[in-house]
Formats: sequence, structure tokens, C-alpha cells
Amino acid sequence: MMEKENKTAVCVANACKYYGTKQILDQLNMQVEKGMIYGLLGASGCGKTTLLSCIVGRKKLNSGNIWVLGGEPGTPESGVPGSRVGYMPQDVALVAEFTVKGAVYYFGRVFGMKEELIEEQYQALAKLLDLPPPDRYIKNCSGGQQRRVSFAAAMVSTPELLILDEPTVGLDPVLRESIWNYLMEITEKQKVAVIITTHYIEETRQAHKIGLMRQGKLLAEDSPEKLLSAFHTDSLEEVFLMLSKKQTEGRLYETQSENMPEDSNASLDHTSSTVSMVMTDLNTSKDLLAQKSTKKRKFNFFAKGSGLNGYRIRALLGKNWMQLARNPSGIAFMVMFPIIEMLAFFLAVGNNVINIPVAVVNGEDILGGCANYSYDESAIPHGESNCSFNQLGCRFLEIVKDPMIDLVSYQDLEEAKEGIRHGDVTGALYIPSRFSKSLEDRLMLGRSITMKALNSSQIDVWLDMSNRQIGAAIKNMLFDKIQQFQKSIFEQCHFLTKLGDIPIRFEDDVYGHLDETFRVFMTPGVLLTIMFFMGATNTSSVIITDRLEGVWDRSIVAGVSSLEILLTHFVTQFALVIAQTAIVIVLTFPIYQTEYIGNFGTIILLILLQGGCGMAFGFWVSVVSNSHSMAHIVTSGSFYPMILTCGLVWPLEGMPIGLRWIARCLPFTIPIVSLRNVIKKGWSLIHLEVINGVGIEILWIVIFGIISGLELRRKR
Ligand SMILES: Nc1ncnc2c1ncn2[C@@H]1O[C@H](COP(=O)(O)OP(=O)(O)OP(=O)(O)O)[C@@H](O)[C@H]1O
Repeated sequence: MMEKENKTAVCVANACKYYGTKQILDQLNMQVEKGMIYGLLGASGCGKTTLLSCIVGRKKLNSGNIWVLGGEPGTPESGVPGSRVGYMPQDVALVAEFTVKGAVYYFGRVFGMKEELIEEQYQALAKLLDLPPPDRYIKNCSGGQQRRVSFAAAMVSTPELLILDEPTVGLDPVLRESIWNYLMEITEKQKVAVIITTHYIEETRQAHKIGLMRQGKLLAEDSPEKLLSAFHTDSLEEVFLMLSKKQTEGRLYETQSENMPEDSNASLDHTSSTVSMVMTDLNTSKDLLAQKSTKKRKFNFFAKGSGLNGYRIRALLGKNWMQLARNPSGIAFMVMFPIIEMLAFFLAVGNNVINIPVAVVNGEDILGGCANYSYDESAIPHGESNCSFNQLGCRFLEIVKDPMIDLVSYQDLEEAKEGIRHGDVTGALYIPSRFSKSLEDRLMLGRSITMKALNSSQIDVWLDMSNRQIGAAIKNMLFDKIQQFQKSIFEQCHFLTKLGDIPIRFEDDVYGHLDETFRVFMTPGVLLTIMFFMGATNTSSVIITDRLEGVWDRSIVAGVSSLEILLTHFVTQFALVIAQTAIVIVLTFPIYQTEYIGNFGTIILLILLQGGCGMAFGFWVSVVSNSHSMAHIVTSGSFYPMILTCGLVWPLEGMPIGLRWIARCLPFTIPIVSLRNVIKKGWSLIHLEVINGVGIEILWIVIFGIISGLELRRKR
């Protein structure tokens, strides 16, 4: 048995694999010996790549068994993933920013090979495969050149098992021949087992064994010569066609008994519910698979080899750095966006509105334009308690002058109101024709004033409140101005000015002050939301590129763990978050002079952690998204709900109770309050209202990490 075991490289028994309800592999059996080229043939979509993914451990069978180089893929005995297997996936799966040499070196480093050995291998492979110049970027290589580099990357560790998914697509016949010659040589001399898929059926005549696959089943498995003689033809394509036809007619069993030559070692697979001409040595496979099943599998959160390894981490960090550094426009955007966003905030938010056109109809001086008005003569005191008023409308118009409004004189009230309806002006002030006299009566006569006089002692205002912010700003400004106006009259008339005050007094504010701009309130929220979404978009776009280009999967087959990929991306992306945090902090505090009274370290901590939280969110987005556009939809789709419910636009206290609780659980709702407490109240980390912000950020980093890990496992 030992002898047989040593000869076997891959053994697949009764393999079934589903994607959802669709069956891809159907009771498939296959056996590959060491020192053999195994050509796996089949129409597009028959499940070849899926089978190879299961062999290298990237996908899991729903039922059945696989044994590779000493054990089930993923166990230490099999050495898969790792340097014992060279895997060239169907897609090029190389980092576009790598150079040709850098791509081969990356895999050498992941395998922990010495630099001199990698160089030696690189030189040999460059010659064999006629690789493009070493310093040419992968993204600048042609499709055929990229496939050759991909082949070299699979070969760098001189693996025991070489899995090549359509390696010869797009290569010229001369190069195809030299690759086949090379494969013949390594199978013969180094006893490497090679599994190769190809669309060029005749190319596999040189293989030692070929497997003809259709609809998830292996129809036949034998040497090309034996298959050709069994079907009395000299074309493998014809063999395949005949077998396919018989499979469709359900006569495969007959095929085997009729056609198999005496000396063929093919046997019926009686363990399968289907019948096929597979060569699998069932005794060997049973021995191997039984041996494997005694090995206990350990629970492993990140699926494969979660241990951290220095040289793999160095290789991954180098890769991430290259991806970043060789993408200067990406770096420029990552630096520019926080600057642009913060500048947009500081320049656009919180400033007073100016030059709003407001109509004025001064009934006291319709045509005069206040030409004969004198401030001093508009309120003339008589004795201790009397005062006579004159042209107070003009006095009010002088006081009401403010950068916020541009007064536009109208002579008719209806015309002014029409101006609002047409959008020419935002409001209209109407000063009644007897305003001064009526106001005098109001102050002097007290309770005996007539209703008519009372009405005409008031200035009437109409506002366009369709723009609520502007309407409210004008309203507030008019309240201030009318108080100023009243105070000025009281002073001039020697009245007790306090009599004019409304009977409520606002003392000094405990924290902040009433006339602070809206920007001060917004700053903590803007800082944290910018960091969250910058972290999310940076991370998701980098990781999704790795996943879509196949670099992630390929690195994992080379022995890298998901945890190592995650950690190294975290390190690289966190360096960016640190840079972006520095940018937003410098703009907010030294440059825009935002006041803060709390601990600066706590402010930095809350902002940095929020960037980390965004990164973790971006990581999750990249795991659940199958494309860049889907990642963008998820990120931008979550942007509005999170922003609208975080208390930045409207207080949580104004939301329905259930929504309030949901909003509180979001990644930045409570941290915004915590940051505001540090900036405005000077609270430290010992306050619950600060520490819970830090706690929520850390909790979300952990939650996103865990659900991403679980999703990665589920996707296998
Ligand atoms: N992740 C997936 N989810 C759902 N279906 C999938 C997934 N991957 C592959 N498939 C489907 O499984 C079937 C087999 O795909 P596979 O890539 O294994 O075929 P293949 O034989 O390698 O084809 P080709 O020669 O064109 O590469 C196809 O119908 C494909 O659409």
C-alpha cells in the first residue's frame, strides 16, 4: 500500500459540488500519479476549474473526498496550500503593478525561498518561457506575456504538483511546444505530477493520461493511445464526441464493455451512481481516503493556515506597498479627498448668509427715501416720562441694515408681495404709515391704546420660508434688530431699558455659546464621517481588486492565510488612515483654529479608530461584493442612511424611539457625541460618554472582522 500511496499525487472520489442548487461535480472520480501529465478535457462550463479549485483547497466539496500529496487539502500532511503545489489559475491573477520579475519574486518570497534561489529560478524560467523584460509592469504586458509570467510564478518553487488551468491559451505553437517539452521533462526527471486543462484537445496527445469531463462527470480516463485504439479513431476530439453522444443516450456502460481493450486497466466505478470509464484504482483511493479520514481537522476561523509567518507577511506587505506606491494617482486622490472635503466643509458650512434681497415698503416715507430723516430728531424726550416719535420707520431701516440682507424699496405692499411670489425678493417689510405715532401711543398710553393704533405700531413681515434656513436666519436677525431699535429708543427717551426686555434671561452658557456657528456643532460629525467613508472606500477598492484579479485566491493556494492577507492590508490601509487623520486634524485645529478644551490625544484616538472602523466596514463590503460597482453601491447606499440618522443633520431626540436605538448602534453616532464632549466639554476617557464612543468603534471593528471572516468561509 505504501508503494501505491507514494505514487499517487491526487485522488478524487465521488466528488459532488453544488453552487446553490446547481450541481457542478457529479460523483466524480479521478486519480493522478506522480511523474504524470494529466490532461483534463471538457467543454467550457463542465466544471474543470471548479474541480481544480477543490483540489487546491480553495473550494470545498459538498460530498466525496479529495486526497492531495499526503492528505486532505488544507491539512499539514498534504502541504496544500503551500510550496508543494504550483497553481496557475485561468485568470492571470498577478498584481498589475508588479514588474515581471517582481511577480515571480513575490511568490518565491511567499514560499520563503532564499533570494539567490529565486533569482536562479527566475533566470531559468525567463529563458524557458521567453519572459518579457524583467522591469516591465504586468499591466503593460500583452495577454500572452502575462500568461507566461503567471506560468513562471507557478513554477518558481519547483512544486511536486503542478496545476495549470489553460496555460497555453493565447500562446504561439512554438512556445506551446516548448512548455509541453518542459512539462515532459519535469514529470520524467523530477516526478512532478501535472494536471493541465486545455481547450486544444489534440495538444493532450502528449499527456500520460487524459480525463474527458462532461456535465460534472468524468466520462473516461486513460492514456491517449488506449482511448484512440478503443474507439478506433486517430482523433481525440472524436473520442470525446462519441463518449458525449453515448452519455446523452445513457449508453456509457455499453461503451465501456464494448470498447475497452484487453490490456486496459480501466474499471467501472461501482461506487458511483453513474457509470463511467474511469481508471481510478479504487483500492488505492479507498486506502488513501481512509487514512486521511483518521486525521482530526482543527477548527480554523480563517479557513487555512491561520498562523502568522514572518516571510509571508513581509512578502504581502511588499505587495501592498507596491500596489500603493505604483499608483500615484490613487495616492493623490487619497491625500486630496480629505483636504477637499474638509475645505468644502470649512468654506461652505456655518458662514452667515449674505445679500438676501428683502423688499421694504416704508409707509411713513414712501417717496422721500428718508431724505429728511434725522436720527436724533426721531425720538425727542419731553420731561421725565414722555417722548415724541417721528420717522421711526427710517430709524428702523437704518438699524436693520445688515450684510445678511439687501433692502429693495417698493412703493406698494402688493407689489412687494408679488416680488416674493416671483422670487425677486425673499421677504418684505411693511412699515405702516402711522408707525411712529402708533408706537408713541403704545408706549405712552399703555392699556388705553386703541386696537387700530396697536396694529399700526408693528412692522409687518412676509417671508419666503421655502428655504427654511434663510427664512429662519432673517427672522432671527429681525428679532435682534427690533430689540436694538427698541433699546435705542428707550435710551434716547431716558426710559428704563430693561422694561423693553422680554421676561426671560439667558445667563452665561455652561458649555459653548449661543452665537456659535453651526460649523462648530458639525465639526465632530464631519471629521468622523469623512474618516469612516474614506477608510471604507480605500480598503474596499484595494481588497476587491485583489479578489477580482484572483491574487487573493492564488496567494492563499501558495500558503498565505486569509488572516495574513487581512492583517497586512490592515497595516497598509491604516498607514493611509494615519496620514488622512493627520490631514483632517491639521486643517481643523491649527489652520481653521477650531477651539477644543479636551485632551488632544483622545481626539486623535477617536478619529483614528473611526478610520479603522471604516476600514473594517470596507473589508466587509469587499467580501460581500462581487464587483467594484457593487462595492460602490453598498458603500454609497449605506452613506445616506448612516449620515441622516447619526444626529448630524437632525437630533436623535427628534426620531422615533426604535430608530433612535438603531441609530445609536451605528458606527459613528455615539463616537460623534463622544468627540463633541471632548472638544467642547473637555471630558476625558474616564467619562462614560467618551469611553462608550471608543468602545463602539472597537466593537464595530471586531464585528466587521468576524462577519467578513464568516462570509469568506461561507463562500468556499
Ligand atoms: N462561484 C460560482 N457560483 C455559481 N456558479 C458558478 C461559480 N463558479 C462557476 N460557476 C458555474 O459552474 C459551472 C462550471 O464552472 P467552471 O469554471 O468550473 O467551468 P470550466 O469547465 O472550468 O469552464 P471553462 O473551460 O470555460 O473555464 C459554470 O456553469 C459556471 O457558470
